[in-house]
Amino acid sequence: MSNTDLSILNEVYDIIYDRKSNPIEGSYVCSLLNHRKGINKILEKVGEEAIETILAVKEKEKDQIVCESSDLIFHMLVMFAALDISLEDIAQEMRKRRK
Ligand SMILES: N=c1c2ncn([C@@H]3O[C@H](COP(=O)(O)OP(=O)(O)OP(=O)(O)O)[C@@H](O)[C@H]3O)c2ncn1[C@@H]1O[C@H](COP(=O)(O)O)[C@@H](O)[C@H]1O
Repeated sequence: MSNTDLSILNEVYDIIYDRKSNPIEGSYVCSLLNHRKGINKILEKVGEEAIETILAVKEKEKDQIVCESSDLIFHMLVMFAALDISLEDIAQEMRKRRK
């Protein structure tokens, strides 16, 4: 369990980050990064997915919790990329807190 390979997070983050400089027609990530509402659209999605995750937990539906949590994490990755925050920034902060 503790040795779970989380490289998919890096892979998806790299794809998202690449969309900033190499926009692709029909890309959902580009539609968020270039939205007329700016960062507010991404924040709306993060808030929406956080609420959907909470509701799934309340329903005690494991598959739904995993699905909504994946949506939440994905939208957080988009938020980090939009703000030029790397996963290394997050990892460093987590390492500092480790007891
Ligand atoms: N991991 C994801 C991922 N998870 C969820 N989603 C999208 O996030 C959206 C979830 O929002 P909702 O459930 O609210 O669905 P919605 O009603 O369509 O959304 P809105 O109209 O409210 O914006 C859906 O459109 C999903 O398709 C994702 N879209 C993309 N990725 C990854 O991002 C990469 C780049 O995607 P594109 O930029 O689209 O090529 C892909 O290769 C994937 O690896």
